[in-house]
Amino acid sequence: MAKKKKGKQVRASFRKRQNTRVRKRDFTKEFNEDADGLSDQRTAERVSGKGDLTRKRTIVGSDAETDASGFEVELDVDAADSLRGRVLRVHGLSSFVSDANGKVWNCSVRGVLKSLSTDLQHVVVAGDYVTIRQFEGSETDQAVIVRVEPRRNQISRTSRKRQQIIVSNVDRALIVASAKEPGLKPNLIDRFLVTAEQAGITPVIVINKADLVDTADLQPAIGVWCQMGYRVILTSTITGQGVQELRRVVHGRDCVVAGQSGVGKSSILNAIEPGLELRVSKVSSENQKGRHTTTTAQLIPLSVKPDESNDVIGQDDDSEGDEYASLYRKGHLIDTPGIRQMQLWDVIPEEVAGYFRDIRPFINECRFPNCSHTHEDDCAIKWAVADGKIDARRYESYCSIRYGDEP
Ligand SMILES: Nc1nc2c(ncn2[C@@H]2O[C@H](COP(=O)(O)OP(=O)(O)OP(=O)(O)O)[C@@H](O)[C@H]2O)c(=O)[nH]1
Ligand SMILES: [Zn+2]
Repeated sequence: MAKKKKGKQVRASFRKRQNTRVRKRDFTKEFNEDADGLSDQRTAERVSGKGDLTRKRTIVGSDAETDASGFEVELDVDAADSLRGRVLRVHGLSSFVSDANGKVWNCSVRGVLKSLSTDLQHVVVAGDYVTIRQFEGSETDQAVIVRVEPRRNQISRTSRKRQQIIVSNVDRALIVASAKEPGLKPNLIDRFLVTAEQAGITPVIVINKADLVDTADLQPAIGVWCQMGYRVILTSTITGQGVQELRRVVHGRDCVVAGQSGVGKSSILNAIEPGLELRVSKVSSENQKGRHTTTTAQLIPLSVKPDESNDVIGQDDDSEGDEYASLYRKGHLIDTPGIRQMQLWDVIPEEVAGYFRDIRPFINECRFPNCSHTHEDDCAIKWAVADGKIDARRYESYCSIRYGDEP
């Protein structure tokens, strides 16, 4: 941490990502009309017009060396007053928010934000990027969330007719299966793929226990997924196969891990980073207590950097989330029982076909706009299956998900 002289006035450049994005919705107006001076402070910050990459502002703080998080100035929190952070977990009325330096703040939610919550049960959820402000004269880790940034994506479910968001801003879903013991269930993987597609989260298929089979036997199923652009990684926590690639996939990103019992999720977490599984199971057991149990998710920071010299795969072409990853470089693992099973995620039957990458291109050619692609004549999907353009096994998965069969 850089040396700090208190109370000096400095001119500071602010990078674009620290600018306050203005939301073009009614609640911006409501927010600005907030009477306690917060809005004044926010407007006063916007001195050099919209869209500038940097802007200057006089603040009370101290010059500091640019650190990994990219901050050029260390702010005196009581003076400059607000910080950007990431919600690690929400428990009752408290949200635990990590700032860019890794300090965790115990935050309440500003009243005006709560009043915005119309159809959501929680205004703030784990994974949210927020702006926080320290409470005057309170304990040093107490703060208030004054702003929640728009969410890139979210995992939600419907509970008592209200949408309940479990976690937001997730980069990847690791869909873990095993080649044997239990044997590969491609239809279950398809189901997980649909939920990930629905949530707008990039899925990565991990087939573990590769040491137990001749992997040539898995190629037909794997080939179909690869053709659709899904990444498939064969792993073994015994031989270490694929582990380095997996580290690369999770590094700097926020990942959920899903998969049925016994496929080796815990073993994989430990292979990625020794001790990680322990931290996850501690959180899970804490989640068993108290009444907020089923929906609480927690972001668990990853700490190990992959050893790139041993890496066998090419550059990762997927740059989404990098703006955020630069602030929280090592990424997080996100765990909750609801995510592990992925059964609670919302998918509407009529939308299922749209989440099948291989089926989607044919949908508009069906005779009936509301075609279910099952019993109808003149169904383009059924023709495509007959012509071998859609894999028959994938179509089976579609039918079972469409009709809500148990996996
Ligand atoms: N042969 C082989 N066995 C493995 C591998 N990975 C895990 N196992 C074994 O598979 C069993 C289940 O592993 P876990 O890591 O507990 O599986 P899990 O998915 O976390 O299971 P749940 O906690 O029930 O969800 C254990 O006996 C592991 O030793 C692997 O790559 N190869
Ligand atoms: Zn059809």
